[in-house]
Amino acid sequence: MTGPVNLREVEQAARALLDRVRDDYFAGGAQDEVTVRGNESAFARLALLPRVLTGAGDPSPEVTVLGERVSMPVLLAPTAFHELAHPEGERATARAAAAAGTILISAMLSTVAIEDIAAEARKVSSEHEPPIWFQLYLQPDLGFTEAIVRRAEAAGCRALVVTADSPALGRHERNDRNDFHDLPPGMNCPNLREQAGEVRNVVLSPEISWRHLEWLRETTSLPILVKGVLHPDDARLAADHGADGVIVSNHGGRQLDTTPPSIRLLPRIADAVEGRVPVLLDGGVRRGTDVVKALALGARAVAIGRPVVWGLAYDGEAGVTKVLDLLRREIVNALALCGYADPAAVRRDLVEEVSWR
Ligand SMILES: Cc1cc2nc3c(=O)[nH]c(=O)nc-3n(C[C@H](O)[C@H](O)[C@H](O)COP(=O)(O)O)c2cc1C
Ligand SMILES: CC(C)CC(=O)C(=O)O
Repeated sequence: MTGPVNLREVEQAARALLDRVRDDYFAGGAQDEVTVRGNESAFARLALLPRVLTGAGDPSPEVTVLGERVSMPVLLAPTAFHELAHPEGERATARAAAAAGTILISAMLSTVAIEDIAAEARKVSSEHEPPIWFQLYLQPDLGFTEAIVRRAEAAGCRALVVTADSPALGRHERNDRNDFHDLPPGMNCPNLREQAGEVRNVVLSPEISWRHLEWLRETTSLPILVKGVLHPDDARLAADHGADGVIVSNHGGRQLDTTPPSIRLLPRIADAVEGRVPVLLDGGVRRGTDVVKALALGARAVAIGRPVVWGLAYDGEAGVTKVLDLLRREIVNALALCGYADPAAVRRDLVEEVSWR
């Protein structure tokens, strides 16, 4: 194998290519970036206790998430502004996700319109519709929110992912230092284009509440996932309000700094929802063993954010394909070494918290 052999090497290669301003935007997080670092290092503090002589056979990493059969328990987390990473932007990401047979959670703040992203994904497979979910920041203007939802539905998106951890924008001091607050000329967010043609700015509002989720539940028949859940009570509330899934996430440490690593909160949230809805997780997943740990602690699947944009910056579609392929192989290898063939069968006793590092 030539080139990067793991996700951290893709990161290194990509970051060497990106200019300082864009690198800081992608890699950075809120304030002291305690949570950014914690997300990754928390996985290393969890130990694996493999079972031996299970005779499980060859692992197949396929899982079912909200009725969707995917090639592995890894989805592409929504990340904004892919044209900052590569001129093809989300078009390249969509093709790579479709070819890998997994779900792209397409960001509302994509630099390519959702209709064009969906069309690009369809180019990869004529037999089945590649699964795309649409990430939504609920806007205080419900008429505008509804128009975006209708566009996502018409484009063929199969679920909505409501990001709930953003009543305000996290404080990114790297962006302040670089005076980076707007997209460069020629880039915009076409999902926010109004009928009249003007592209609106996103509003991150502290007025958004569970009532808005109830409204969305009545407005669409698509499955709804709530992303950015950290408190077990909120996971319960999401299920009570008709959500079809929750994503345990601290937004990759980009919103409120010093929230715990998401993997540390996963067991409590899995216990709180008691299997009523599937639980997903993102934040700091960089290895197949990280994925297996999340499965053991109650996640149906995980999502990766920065590794996708780094793959894109490294080599466009091929770079994203590389990231997904490397991770898939690592998951197969980790499952085999743990004594499992089926990701859905992984049990909590596979993970042990130890104080050896
Ligand atoms: C550059 C960047 C942009 C992001 N944009 C969004 C977004 O528009 N909407 C959203 O819900 N989450 C967004 N996120 C958060 C990701 O969906 C995800 O929660 C996070 O990246 C997971 O952590 P990881 O990067 O360590 O994998 C973004 C993350 C990054 C790094
Ligand atoms: C502009 C932001 C709202 C996009 C985002 O979610 C992020 O950069 O983490």
